Order: sequence, then structure tokens, then C-alpha cells
Amino acid sequence: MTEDVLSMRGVTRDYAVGGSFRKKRTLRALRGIDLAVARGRTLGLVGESGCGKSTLAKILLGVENPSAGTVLVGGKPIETYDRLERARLIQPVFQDPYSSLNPRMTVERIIGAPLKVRGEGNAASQRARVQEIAGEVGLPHHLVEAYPSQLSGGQRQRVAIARALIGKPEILICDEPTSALDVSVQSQILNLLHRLKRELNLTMILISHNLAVVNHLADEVAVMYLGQIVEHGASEAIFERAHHPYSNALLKAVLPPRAGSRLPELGLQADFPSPLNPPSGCAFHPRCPKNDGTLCVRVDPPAAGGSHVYRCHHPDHMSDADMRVLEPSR
Ligand SMILES: Nc1ncnc2c1ncn2[C@@H]1O[C@H](COP(=O)(O)OP(=O)(O)OP(=O)(O)O)[C@@H](O)[C@H]1O
Repeated sequence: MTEDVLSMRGVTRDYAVGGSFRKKRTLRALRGIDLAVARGRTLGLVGESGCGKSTLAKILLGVENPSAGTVLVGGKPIETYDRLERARLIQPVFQDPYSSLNPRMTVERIIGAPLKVRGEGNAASQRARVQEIAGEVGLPHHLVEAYPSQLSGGQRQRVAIARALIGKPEILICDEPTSALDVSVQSQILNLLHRLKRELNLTMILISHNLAVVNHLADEVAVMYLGQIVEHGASEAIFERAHHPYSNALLKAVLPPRAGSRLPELGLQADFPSPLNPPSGCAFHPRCPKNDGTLCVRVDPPAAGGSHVYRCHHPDHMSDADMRVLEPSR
């Protein structure tokens, strides 16, 4: 049986927004997220800006707490770990290696900081471990003496990855890890993550607007829309036969070469709705080409399917066998 390193059940996150106390409104950024990631797997998390990807990452990193629901890491509720242990278990790699590294510290100090904070080993063993991990991420030896300003974007991202990995985390959260880099360097960093994931049996959450990046790295894909996971399945299943019309709109959109972290125009009928005023029924219905005007408007589709989960009353690309399973429940 595969072990779930991460499991989320009914995770909801509300923010109180607006002016004075009496005028405050609730913005539901995450709406009942159910998700499990097995050891060694990479989960790609995709969706438009504002769908809740960063909020989910912040909950895992302990920057935010869920308003409801449970998060288990290694089978234990996340809040039972103390701050240091939690930081060791779950490490981030951010989009912009220019702002995520302290410009006044050498590469050696940056990479070794997590060991120092936890008091692991002595100065000599920490230095040796820094050299070892720097080698693993492909940083030339002499660069450990350098400062971030003396490095290229790709080298800085390697430093950020080395810092994240030095404490042997259980989960690596990569938030747009290549979108701030030159196109020529992006594939080097992707290949590095691919190799590390294989060699270290890393469990990764990869947040990206770029489906080519997700396709390159992820074993499975979760598609988010307005705080909900509307489809989750193996990468092949999503890329070849996505069931949710929103996933298919994402897949059809062609990403311009220098899109950075922006998602391209999806060619849908309406704009992304406000989470302060979410649509009734299926949250995607105002933009959906399959909106039937009745069921879709009234009923939020429950999660259906087995290993390939989707929330849609009129799923795309269903095989005859899928439809036979579906019919009795309709
Ligand atoms: N601290 C906060 N207070 C109020 N609303 C917030 C807060 N943080 C996030 N939100 C809202 O929650 C929703 C989800 O935001 P989130 O940043 O998670 O989306 P995202 O998918 O990561 O977007 P992006 O790709 O642009 O980073 C948005 O509507 C956002 O405005």
C-alpha cells in the first residue's frame, strides 16, 4: 500500500474582508479541499489567479491556518508538529530566487541556515553537508563563497533548491519554480527537479500556471477553480482525457513563450467570478460551454469518479464504460 505523506480533508479557509467590523464579509478562499499525495509523487496544482493555490500552500507552510478541515502530514495532524519540525518537514521553493535569498549572506550560509537553526551537527559537518548538497543541485564548488548578487538566476534557484533540501524534507512545495527565469534556463531547473525527485524519492507539490511545466514534472494533476478542486487524476488522464470543461479550457489555451506566471486568455464566456459572490450551483457554470441552465445553476456537482475525480454534471471525454458506471446514479 502506498503511504500518503500528505492528506487534506475538507480544508476550508475563510478571510474576513471589507471595511468596518459590521460590514465585514467572508471570502471563502478554499472550499472543502480533499487531497492526498503519496510518497515520491509530484502533484501539479493548476488554476487561474485567485483560485486558491497560494492559500493552500500557505496552510501547508504554516503561514495560515485552515478555518475548518484537517491536514495530516505523515499521518499526523499538522498542528501537532512544533514550528521547527514543521519547517523541516515541508519546505518551499519560491518563484523568484532574486527576492527569496538574503543578499547579505554567502551561498554557504544560505544553504546551511536550516541546519544551523536546528543545531544539527557542528560547523565542519554543516560545511561538508552544504558542499554535498551544492554538488547534488549542480552548483560549482567555488560558488559557495559567493553572494546571491554574483549568481545567475538559474544558479540562485539551485541555491534555493539546495536550501530547501538540506534538511531532508518530506514535502517540497515549488511555487512557479521556473516562471521568473530565462526560457533557456527553465528547462535546466525542470530537469534538475525531475532528477532530484527520482533520486531522493521526493514528494512535491508543484504550483504552476504553465501546463507544459506540470506535464514535465507531475505524476498527477489537481485543477482548482474558485477554491475547489474540480478535477484530480493521473497526469496522463488529465492531459489526454480531462473530464471537466474547465480543465479542457486550460489545456486548450496556448501559453505564449514569455507568459511568466500569467495564465493565457481562456476564451471563456465570462471572467473569473468573485469569491465574495460565488455563483450558485456549479461555480463554473457562468463560463461553461456545457451549462444546461438548470442542474448546473442549482446543484454544486459532487465529486465523482474513483482514481480520476471530477466535479461536473456533464463531463467531457467519458468512455462508454465510464458512462455505464455513471448512469445508475443519475
Ligand atoms: N490575506 C487575505 N485576505 C483576504 N483575502 C485573501 C487573502 N489571501 C488571499 N485572499 C483571497 O483568496 C483568494 C485566493 O487567493 P490565492 O492567493 O490563494 O490565489 P492563487 O490561486 O494563489 O492566485 P495567484 O496565482 O495570483 O497567486 C483570492 O480571491 C484572494 O484575493
